[in-house]
Amino acid sequence: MMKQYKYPPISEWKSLCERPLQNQENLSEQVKSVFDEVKNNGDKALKFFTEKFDNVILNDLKVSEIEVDEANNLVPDELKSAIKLASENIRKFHNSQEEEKKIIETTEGVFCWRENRAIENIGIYIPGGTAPLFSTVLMLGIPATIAGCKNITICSPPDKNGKINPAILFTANLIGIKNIFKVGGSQAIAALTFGTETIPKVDKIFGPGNQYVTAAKQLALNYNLAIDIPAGPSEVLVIADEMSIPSFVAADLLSQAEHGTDSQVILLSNSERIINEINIEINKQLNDLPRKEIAEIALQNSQSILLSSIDEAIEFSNYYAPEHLILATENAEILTDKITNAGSVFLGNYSPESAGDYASGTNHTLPTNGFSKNYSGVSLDSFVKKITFQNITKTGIKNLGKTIELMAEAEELMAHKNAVSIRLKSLDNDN
Ligand SMILES: NC(=O)c1ccc[n+]([C@@H]2O[C@H](COP(=O)([O-])OP(=O)(O)OC[C@H]3O[C@@H](n4cnc5c(N)ncnc54)[C@H](O)[C@@H]3O)[C@@H](O)[C@H]2O)c1
Ligand SMILES: N[C@H](CO)Cc1c[nH]c[nH+]1
Ligand SMILES: [Zn+2]
Repeated sequence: MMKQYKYPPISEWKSLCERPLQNQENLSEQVKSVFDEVKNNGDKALKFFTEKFDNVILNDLKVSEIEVDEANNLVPDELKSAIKLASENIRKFHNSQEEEKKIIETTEGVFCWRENRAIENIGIYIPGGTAPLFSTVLMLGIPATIAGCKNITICSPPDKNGKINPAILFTANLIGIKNIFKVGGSQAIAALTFGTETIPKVDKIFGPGNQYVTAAKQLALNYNLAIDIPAGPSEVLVIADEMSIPSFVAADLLSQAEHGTDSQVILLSNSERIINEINIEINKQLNDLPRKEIAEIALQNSQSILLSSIDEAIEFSNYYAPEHLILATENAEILTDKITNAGSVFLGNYSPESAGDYASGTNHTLPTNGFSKNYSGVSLDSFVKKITFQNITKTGIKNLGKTIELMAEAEELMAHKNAVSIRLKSLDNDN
């Protein structure tokens, strides 16, 4: 059951917002030793850790074309149609993020603009330990292909038969991603960081994952790699009022609790009646869940909090900075302006988080553990660099030259100043 709190003073909010993460020191040490092993022993280390952590003995790390073809026949047609529809919505929403080139004349004769260039080599980590998340292949593969990333490598843990879930392979094939490896956890991230005999080194790593994966991604930063975001264990915060539908709210909370024992769900409300009804509904629905044990442990790490008003609930939510925020309230639309920290927001009684997880079009790879205070969720921009360009005409350097000279001199950088003066003098000589 969720821990219950009533009107906690702000002084207690910090402890209420702590995530149920493992002792990070142990995690970092373990991940660092995996990195060292993979860096020094490549594929051999990958096979060792796959046997150690996944109890699987692998001969080939790379998924073969035969396995992809087999997967195509194993995925039911109805699921293929669902994946295709979801891919259309995700493609539509991410295509809408394409930026038009805008040339700005900042001073007469001074023209500035930006152009996108795809990140060439990217790695996509697809979680697979407790649930084969083929939806994440859509969320990362589609914007990567729209952006024009040349080399896309997928890593995902093998199941107990040494296979990758057929839906993951079908979805990757649908998007045109061929480079797929049966490696998971921190060892996969290490392989993408250093490269091995079979897995290519990449420039940026994307994808959610458990605490080992998330700690590994953050370690990869020390090796000049970029990562998308610290997308760790899933979390959802629901704000409910008298207009909420308890069975819907309970279903949404359980949808994220079932991700993992380290997931966290938070219920905020100004109505004790609603909180009680939602808790009753949680108990009812929990019994029917195949992943009941996982959800129960996640619920023990979670809390429902009675607050004095919806405004106070929004204040608490902004402080917690959830990965997902559901506004299950009357007139949710008028509350959006007050939301300052959240990965993705769902409005009203008919916007379940599952819609964003699978098929509405928004990206489900989102910042967790409070990182929605300073990170956005993955978008088309995550897969490009934005390069600025400028083209200054003779008129432009004449108009801006004196300004630059004065500033360079004031910073005592006389070579900077001279790089302008030399041009101005040549223009004077031309006249
Ligand atoms: N934030 C997001 O956008 C987002 C999206 C989807 C899923 N998620 C989260 O991703 C996570 C998926 O976790 P998962 O475990 O199912 O799959 P995973 O693929 O992230 O991790 C499984 C791998 O972890 C490694 N591992 C397992 N136990 C280990 C240990 N004791 N030491 C070292 N390595 C170990 C194994 O190699 C295994 O293959 C969940 O927590 C879910 O909430 C987050
Ligand atoms: N809710 C997850 C993000 O935390 C994404 C997901 C994928 N599949 C199901 N859910
Ligand atoms: Zn989910």
